[in-house]
This record gives sequence, structure tokens and C-alpha cells, in this order.
Amino acid sequence: MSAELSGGDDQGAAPRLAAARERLIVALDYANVGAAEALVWQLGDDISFYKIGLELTIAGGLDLAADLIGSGKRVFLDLKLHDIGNTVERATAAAAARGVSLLTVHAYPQTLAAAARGAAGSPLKVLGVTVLTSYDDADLAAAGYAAGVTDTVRRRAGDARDAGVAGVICAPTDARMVREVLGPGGLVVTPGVRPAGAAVGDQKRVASPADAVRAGADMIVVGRPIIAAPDPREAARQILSELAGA
Ligand SMILES: O=C(O)c1cc(=O)[nH]c(=O)n1[C@@H]1O[C@H](COP(=O)(O)O)[C@@H](O)[C@H]1O
Repeated sequence: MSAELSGGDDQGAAPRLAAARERLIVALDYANVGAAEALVWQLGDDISFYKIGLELTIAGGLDLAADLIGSGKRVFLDLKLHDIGNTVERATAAAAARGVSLLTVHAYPQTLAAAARGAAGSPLKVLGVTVLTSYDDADLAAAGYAAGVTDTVRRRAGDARDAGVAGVICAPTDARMVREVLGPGGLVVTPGVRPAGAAVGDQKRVASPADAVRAGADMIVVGRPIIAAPDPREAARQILSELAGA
């Protein structure tokens, strides 16, 4: 273990690092299971929570989800469901039966309510996606929405709260406002996280890991800054250190 992660003589470092590990979800955004498995192996005990999204699910990621859960990791199934209520409810129940910890649906009232029904009685936590972190006001306008990002995120966070789902996905730049809407018990998860100097790519509403947590995020989702780094393990460790100091 690196000196930075072992904490040296600092007695409080180990619990802070343990808390940081609870906050970091690594997005396995790969088109094949072998590449995802290799990264999980490389990251080892540093990472305990992985996100499986659309790309990896299509490539066979549901079997990997089962393997990860079997080996003691937690899995966030990021399918961003949005369909008629019956379909969303049944798909959510199917996700719950697989033992995943988190599932995304788009934060529309009908969809949220259906997902809440599907997850009822299970430990699965449903997260409503408010406004994608790759969107800004102009993108919402282009999609036909009259309201801008801030008002839309606030409204959708309120809808998620009212539907009784566990929480929401939002940009780190929205986290403070969303925390006020959800209250202390709501789960605030933020992608769009970029350590200093990392390429922003297609994300438009971003903040650093430490700023995301200071703004109220319970957990952050990080993909390319780790998985596309020359040394993913070192990149993950630097983010953990930043979170531990936040
Ligand atoms: O639901 C998500 O996880 C999500 C919502 C959102 O608004 N923005 C967003 O980037 N994500 C996901 O979070 C991850 C971010 O990846 P990077 O931009 O590579 O860190 C990707 O897997 C996205 O699918």
C-alpha cells in the first residue's frame, strides 16, 4: 500500500480512508466483460462498489454483476429505465432479485412511482436521474423543455422524494440544492466528477471529488478519470485520498 493510502502516523487516516471507499463508485464503461474483469482485478481491495451501465450490460455485464456480488462487491446497475409503469415496475423487481444495490430510472413521476413499487420490500435503492450531466440549459431547450437545468433538477429531485425512491443522480454542481430538497436521508449520487487536470470529455456540469462531497454528495461515480488513466489503481488511490481529506 502506498504511504499516502496507509495514512502513515495519522491515527484518523484509516477511518477516513474507509469512509472514502464507501463513497467511490467506479463505472465499468467497457464493451467487453474481460476488460471490466481485468480492471476489477487491478483495483483490488481499494474499490468495493462498481457501476455496470448500458455498454457493459449489452456486452454480458449482468453475469459479471452476479460474479461481483458473489465476491463481496456492491453493484450499481445503471440502466436509466424509462418506460410504461408495468414494464418499469417489473424490470425493477427483476433487478432487485439479482441482488444489485442501486438502480437508475429517469426521474419522471410515473416512472419513479413504478420503480418504487418494483423495489418495495427489497434492499434495492432506486435513484432518479434528474438532468444528465452532459446537458446544459441549451441542451434542455433543444429537447423542448422550457425550464433550465437548475429548475428542472430541483423539480425532479422533489418528484423523486415524493415518489419514495432512495435518492437521485445529479451533477456535483447541483448537489447542494438537491440535498436541501431531499433532506439528510436522501441519497445523492454524482457523476460528472473530474479530479484537477482530468479531461472533461462530454460532461458539462462537473466538479472535483472533494467539492462534490462538500456540496452534499453521498457517493461519486467516476469512469474515464480512472478506467482510461495510464495507471488506474494510482488514479483511484488519488481520488480516495482526495475524498478522505474532504
Ligand atoms: O446515471 C449515471 O450514472 C450518469 C448520469 C449522468 O447524468 N451522467 C453520467 O455521466 N452518468 C454516468 O456516469 C459515468 C460517468 O463517466 P465518466 O464521465 O467517464 O466519469 C458514465 O457511466 C455515465 O453513464
